[in-house]
Amino acid sequence: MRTARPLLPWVVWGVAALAYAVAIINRSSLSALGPAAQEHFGIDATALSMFAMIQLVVYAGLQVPVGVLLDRFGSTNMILGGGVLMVIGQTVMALAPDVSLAILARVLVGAGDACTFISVMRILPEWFAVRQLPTVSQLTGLIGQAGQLVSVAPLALLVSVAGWASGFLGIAAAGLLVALLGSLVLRNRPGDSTLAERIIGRQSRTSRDARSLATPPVTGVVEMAPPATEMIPVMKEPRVRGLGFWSRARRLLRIPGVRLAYWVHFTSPFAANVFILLWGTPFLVGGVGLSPPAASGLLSLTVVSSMLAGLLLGPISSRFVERRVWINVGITVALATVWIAVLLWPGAPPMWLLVLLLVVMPFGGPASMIAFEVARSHTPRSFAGFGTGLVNTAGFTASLLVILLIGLVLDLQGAGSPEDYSLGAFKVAFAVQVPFWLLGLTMIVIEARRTKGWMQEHGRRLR
Ligand SMILES: N[C@@H](Cc1c[nH]cn1)C(=O)NCC(=O)O
Repeated sequence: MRTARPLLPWVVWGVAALAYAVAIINRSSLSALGPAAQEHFGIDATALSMFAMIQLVVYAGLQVPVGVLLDRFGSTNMILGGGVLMVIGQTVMALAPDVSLAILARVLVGAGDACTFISVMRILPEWFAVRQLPTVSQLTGLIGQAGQLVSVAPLALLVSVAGWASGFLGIAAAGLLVALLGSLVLRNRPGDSTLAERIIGRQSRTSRDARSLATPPVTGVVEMAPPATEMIPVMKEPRVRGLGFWSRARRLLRIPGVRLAYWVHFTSPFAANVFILLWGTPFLVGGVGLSPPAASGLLSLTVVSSMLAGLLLGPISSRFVERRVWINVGITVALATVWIAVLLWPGAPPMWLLVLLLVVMPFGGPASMIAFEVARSHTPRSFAGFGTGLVNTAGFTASLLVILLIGLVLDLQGAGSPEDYSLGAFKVAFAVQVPFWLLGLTMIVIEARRTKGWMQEHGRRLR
């Protein structure tokens, strides 16, 4: 008799989410170590900010290629491959004698990181029911945010106590451990083998009996044991043959729902990314005039707020599937409105307005997860990795452009270095976000209308 294992989907998800948290730890491992990195490699602030930029460019640039590989090799291989790249990257970072090798290390970490998130998103629909997916996706994002907490204070402490090499070798060791765990637990879908099982050439009973939570439970029915699986020819999902990269991209982009997902991901998360990744502390300290501890206290609000948003938005977007895009739009309009109030406030914004900004702005990250739900509803299954990668490029491209433009506008005003920072210059610089919100919101309205028409024409209903 076959036994359903209702826990297995949660175990697979737990390990996949842990792999994503490790990717975030790797991604943000330099964020609290700026001064230590400058001292270790003897570099200035511009060279230090290059580390963050290179890693982001590699991450964003690899999303589509990784998506294509994901459709071909599956989530397990991509998550484990990404994990191994990050382990190598952090080992190189630990032992690098000079800055050029450290840059190579950041490229490897960015590449490994790029493989992780979309592969985790791709594995979820194989194990969970459609109704559960928004909540499980948001919980995944939330666990990733928790990874960010680990990489800030504890890593800085480890490096200050044990030294640079031990700190980074420690991250590499943690990554290796999670990769080993992943090779024992991760399966692309129910019935698939783990990497460890593929290596030894034997499938365990747990893998054979695995069920997705989307499969209705079998009650009161005794099932016959399945015939030996080695005797059954493996049925593969038909692949779309003869389609090269550009034809696939064209086919995908012809679907208005995929374009809608792209713009949803483009519009909501960049404000928080820009603030947390680079410009938040300079604005609060050099522009508003807060002390560094007050600024870091305010910045830590963003993590709490983002986690709270993840908890709220999962069930809400699952309950209101037809309205999920408008939930995202509402959040973007709210955070853009608070930002515009800060920019238009005469002089320094009051503390209550800054707190409001740092509570509302991080909702954009979890709100952008709605884009992956929209993409899943509209992307053909054999393009799922490609579609997820393409959509994930959007928010990161917007974030990169806004980071660069803010720096450029500060420079143009002669306020490009800490001694020249001023509130007025920052207000002008942060105003570059406004055209990005306007573009994104306009495209969402246009593509939402086209998607509605397309669905009526094709007789489709949202899932
Ligand atoms: N929008 C983020 C995820 C997120 C969830 N909660 C806050 N942020 C996203 O798209 N992430 C991709 C990644 O690789 O982290």
